[in-house]
Amino acid sequence: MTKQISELALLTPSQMNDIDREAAKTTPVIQLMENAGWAVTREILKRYKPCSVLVLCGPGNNGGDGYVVARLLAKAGWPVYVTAIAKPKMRSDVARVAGQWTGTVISNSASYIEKVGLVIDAIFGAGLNKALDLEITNLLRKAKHVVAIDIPSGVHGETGQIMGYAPHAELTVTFFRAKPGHYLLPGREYVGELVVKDIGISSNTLSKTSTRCWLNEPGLWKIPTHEITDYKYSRGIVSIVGGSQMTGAAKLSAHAALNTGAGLVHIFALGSADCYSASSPCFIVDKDSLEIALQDSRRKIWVCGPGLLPEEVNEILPKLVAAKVKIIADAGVFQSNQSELLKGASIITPHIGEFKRVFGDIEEDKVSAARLAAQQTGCVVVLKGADTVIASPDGRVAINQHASSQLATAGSGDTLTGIIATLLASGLSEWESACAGVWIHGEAGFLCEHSWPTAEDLAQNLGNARDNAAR
Ligand SMILES: NC(=O)C1=CN([C@@H]2O[C@H](COP(=O)(O)OP(=O)(O)OC[C@H]3O[C@@H](n4cnc5c(N)ncnc54)[C@H](O)[C@@H]3O)[C@@H](O)[C@H]2O)[C@H](O)CC1
Ligand SMILES: [K+]
Repeated sequence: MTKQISELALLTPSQMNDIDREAAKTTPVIQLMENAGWAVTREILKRYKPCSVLVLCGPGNNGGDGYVVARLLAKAGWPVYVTAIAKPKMRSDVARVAGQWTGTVISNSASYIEKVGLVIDAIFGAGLNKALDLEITNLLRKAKHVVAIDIPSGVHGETGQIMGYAPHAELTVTFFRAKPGHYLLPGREYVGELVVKDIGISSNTLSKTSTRCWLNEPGLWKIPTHEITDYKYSRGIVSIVGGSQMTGAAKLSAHAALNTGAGLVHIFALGSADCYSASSPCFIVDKDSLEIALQDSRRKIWVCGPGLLPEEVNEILPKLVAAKVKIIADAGVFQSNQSELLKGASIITPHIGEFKRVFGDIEEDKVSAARLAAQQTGCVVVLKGADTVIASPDGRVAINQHASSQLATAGSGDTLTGIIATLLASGLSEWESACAGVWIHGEAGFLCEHSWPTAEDLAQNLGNARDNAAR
């Protein structure tokens, strides 16, 4: 079922801190901690048979949640041991819940951790501020089955980076909203199954922090569905610049556009038009000059880059920019240190290698890098990968997890360009087109019957994928 946009919000640890502080005005922190512990315990009881459990508790509120879980599992009859990785501050809320633990405390759990059925990682959550030390790392390395509270200790909640070490959890239970680090790589690989639980914090508190990041799922866009009054021009026209030598890319983009529901697809061929005309009776291959094509005010959406040589891009892209059409730029447009060339485009879709070629190394994390590139170029940036990040010049970011490695096939990027162009031509904004396009691309992969689809196979599923994105 389509979610509300507010449910898709991803909160950085510092935003979550703001929310916690706001929530604490009406619900005491100790109660939130109890609720968090209950939520984790319920998820454990649903999935695991009774077994021996070791709860590793850190010094902060994440540790506090751990003490609650220990108490509740013990109450349910499970053999539970607790190790305090660091002592909570005196008279703190954590110290109070720690004081309610009357079961076994093991000061050195190195010999137990391998033997217990389940390890609860309540060492650090949102408060992680440096790399895990060697002692904690060596201990966690021995854990076999881990359930993480909020986030596996060592995964940075904002960036998904691993701070020294992190355990591979089977289950992570987080609270209120997920965090970017749950979905960004490499963090995503450590989270296991992710469950987001309500712990009594009202959604209204979201207004106390400016949400700038969302999970890329239906709810983030509104895609036009079939209307009885549709005609080809109302569905949108996509124009694609076809290379003179590498002709496959433009054809794949064009097929993807048609299959996603474009009303009309033109190919403006830089070399011989014949190979494009021969590839599909549905394409309109331009006979006239680019200037004449650009005079047609209905042709506002252009794809430039797939299959183009640098000299072809240098000739065509400035003319498209000057004509003030909306440009989806990919592949050939990404030239060494040439970010200036991209100004005037609407959406750019680089993979990591192309991104680094244009913008240099990613100094921080993918989200910050994509945001910066979006501000620098004025384009919506689709930084492609297993955790594609979509960034708008106004600071909005979406993180996509709806994709599989099935998409890692030649021509898959050209397909994405055609999808995004079609959505833009249908009237969606640049931001919505990029977000929905990335999701539809992933969905087309999931809908493929065989596990090793070609870009042409992906195209076959785009109509259904679009319908699923509109639900
Ligand atoms: N609404 C909610 O989501 C609620 C979340 N809760 C839980 O509280 C934690 C966040 O608690 P906080 O006390 O802010 O941080 P931590 O427990 O993660 O730890 C902070 C503590 O640890 C020190 N520290 C950080 N990194 C390291 C390190 N690598 N080595 C050594 N020490 C480190 C830091 O200096 C602090 O002293 C959240 O994750 C939830 O699990 C609450 O239950 C309330 C509701
Ligand atoms: K944790």
